[in-house]
Amino acid sequence: MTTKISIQHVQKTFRIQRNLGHLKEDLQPISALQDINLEVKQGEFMVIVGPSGCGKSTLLDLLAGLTKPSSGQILLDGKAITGPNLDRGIVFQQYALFPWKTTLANVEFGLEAKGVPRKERREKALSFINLVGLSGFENRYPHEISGGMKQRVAIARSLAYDPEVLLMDEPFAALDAQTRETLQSELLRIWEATKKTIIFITHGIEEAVYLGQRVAVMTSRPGRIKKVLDIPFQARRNEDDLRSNPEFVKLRHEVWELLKDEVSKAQEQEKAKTLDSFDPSKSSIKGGVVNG
Ligand SMILES: Nc1ncnc2c1ncn2[C@@H]1O[C@H](COP(=O)(O)OP(=O)(O)OP(=O)(O)O)[C@@H](O)[C@H]1O
Repeated sequence: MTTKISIQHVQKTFRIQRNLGHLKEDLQPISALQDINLEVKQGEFMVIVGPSGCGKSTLLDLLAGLTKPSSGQILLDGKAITGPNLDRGIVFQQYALFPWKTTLANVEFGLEAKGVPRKERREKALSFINLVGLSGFENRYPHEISGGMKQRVAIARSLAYDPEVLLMDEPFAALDAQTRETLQSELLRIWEATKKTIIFITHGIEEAVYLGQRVAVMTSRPGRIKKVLDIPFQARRNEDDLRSNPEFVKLRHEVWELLKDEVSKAQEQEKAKTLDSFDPSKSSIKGGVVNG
């Protein structure tokens, strides 16, 4: 299978500055990502899992082209990613819908930006609304639909302009457990129907094993890829109760074994950060972040 995305020796360091009136002092830079290497195949469902603060969103921002690596590069179809583009659709944890637009208008938005003629735009939008199971809700505004439905709209909107890759940053984290499970299986159905390459970020182990064909486990900060596991379930959706399948339980345990030390380290880092914020010599750090 062809490589769709190639992440090569990617590092990301954030330079931090402290404001001292008219002077700025450089503080210890934060190394968020260190030597990330990962190949994602065309049509693959790749999940990246890691503890809080390990750099998952930083990596997704780089894939989206919203920021640039401090060193290394990311290739999409062999070409370096240099900025955001409609070849990548993004679904964030927060719904990011236009509150003043209906479901239909939200989904049509990307198509408008792409210059798709009105009639075709409507037909496409309606077919994606149907694909995500929202037929009948075309004229509802975001405040009139549930959180799960909003995420369905966000997915339809991202898919409508036919991106090469769908980037998903903890898209179901804000949903209740039942809605999350429903949307996970819906997402697998949508993935099978559209054959998109998906990179899905989460800190949920079960979610990772349920969704991913492969799961890349990250270390605590600075984030590195600790191991990439194959998840060998062919037809996940046909399995009645995949989560109780002994093989599933074994894989979930394997991911947990890889993650547990990283989670403890991440918690220690969090504690140190909190203590720092009470240290008067460090507490006047304000904004002033410079990307490195
Ligand atoms: N713009 C920035 N300036 C300085 N530090 C940053 C910046 N963005 C992220 N960081 C730091 O880089 C590290 C990685 O952050 P990131 O948000 O990518 O982690 P994450 O794995 O997505 O975390 P979470 O699961 O909690 O969302 C963190 O220590 C964070 O504080």
